[in-house]
Amino acid sequence: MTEARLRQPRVSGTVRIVGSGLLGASVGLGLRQYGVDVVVTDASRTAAQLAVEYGAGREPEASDAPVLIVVAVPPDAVAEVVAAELAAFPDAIVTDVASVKAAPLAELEALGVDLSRYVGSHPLAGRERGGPISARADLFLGRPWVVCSRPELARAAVSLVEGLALDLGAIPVEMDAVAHDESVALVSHTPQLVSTLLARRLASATDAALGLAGGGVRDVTRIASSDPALWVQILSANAATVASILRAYRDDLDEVVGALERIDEPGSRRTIAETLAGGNAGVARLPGKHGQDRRFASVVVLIEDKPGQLGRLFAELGELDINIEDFRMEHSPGAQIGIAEISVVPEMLARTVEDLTERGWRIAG
Ligand SMILES: NC(=O)C1=CN([C@@H]2O[C@H](COP(=O)(O)OP(=O)(O)OC[C@H]3O[C@@H](n4cnc5c(N)ncnc54)[C@H](O)[C@@H]3O)[C@@H](O)[C@H]2O)C=CC1
Ligand SMILES: O=C(O)C(=O)Cc1ccc(O)cc1
Repeated sequence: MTEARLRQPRVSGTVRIVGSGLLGASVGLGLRQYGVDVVVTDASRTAAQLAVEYGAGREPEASDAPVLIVVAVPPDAVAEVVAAELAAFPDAIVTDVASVKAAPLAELEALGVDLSRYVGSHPLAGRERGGPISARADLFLGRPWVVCSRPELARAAVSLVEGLALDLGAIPVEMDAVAHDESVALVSHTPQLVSTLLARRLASATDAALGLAGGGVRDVTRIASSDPALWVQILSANAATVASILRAYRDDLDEVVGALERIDEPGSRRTIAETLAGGNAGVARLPGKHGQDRRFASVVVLIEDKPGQLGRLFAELGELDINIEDFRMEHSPGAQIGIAEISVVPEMLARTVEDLTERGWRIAG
């Protein structure tokens, strides 16, 4: 896949972004790479100005007629902003990127708004730090982007939002709002709280103990740096589902604590062993790096789902004298992008990323 081929965006016309923080400015930066006309706005003048100055888009003009509006404000504000945008731009499709989908939809329904031009969505891509300063054009590369279909929605409206996801290198996944919220409760919202709860134990640790911290504790506490103001909104909007997963987690925890407290009683060691094996089974089911051979480093390359692309990638790696130690290919139904995960020896990782990027391949972060 060459850069030139990537220069044809699926979304054409003006895209208006409301909320130019991390997500909004990242969408803007990604679309600007294709030359799409992007307008950025924000309730904070500074955030909007920064987004413009970082190249995420331009300031709005009275004559703007956007085809697509991306609402990237905190979850509590989504329904109100979507309703206002639908009313202000009667020809535009409006999407939002909030981390919860059922609550904003229910709020919009309660407002009595005509929702035939509203398609909720959620890119599973983010960072611990918000704001336009943290935005990145490549934030969405290779990541799933849930697009919430509803039976009454026109196919063209859903396709436009899927086109946005594809333009930004993401993989659209259609799901309804309830299935989305249940899924992210398990893979995003509960992990956030578990990471947070563990990191809280570190707050009162001695410097000597913290000085011994290695990769393990860093892996499980990375997302504990997330913004509390945003996360309290996300967790409130998905509270019941997250609570039910945490109850099951608490049951497991009680069992392990009981076994540790009575470690010399018969069965205690078995309980701990079975808990650890259950964890092995769970993590092995995660797609991506977890199931891979840890002797190798992996590079995720996005390839157009067209004949010959994979052959060209392999040939170019050969020309670059880079040996493929292992290989895995992932497809998402309906997406026109394939994800090739190539394993190389760790010493070759930096050169592989650099050389492939130089030749125009897109590498997911
Ligand atoms: N941070 C993350 O990793 C991810 C966040 N999301 C979702 O994206 C949305 C935005 O999150 P971030 O970009 O991280 O937050 P952010 O704090 O970086 O940006 C939000 C922006 O919205 C603006 N804003 C607030 N109320 C507004 C209103 N009524 N009208 C116009 N602008 C308004 C704020 O001034 C701010 O600049 C949230 O709904 C969040 O759930 C989705 C995926 C990942
Ligand atoms: O950094 C990570 O691993 C994340 O999972 C970031 C993230 C945060 C919130 C979302 O709604 C989606 C993704």
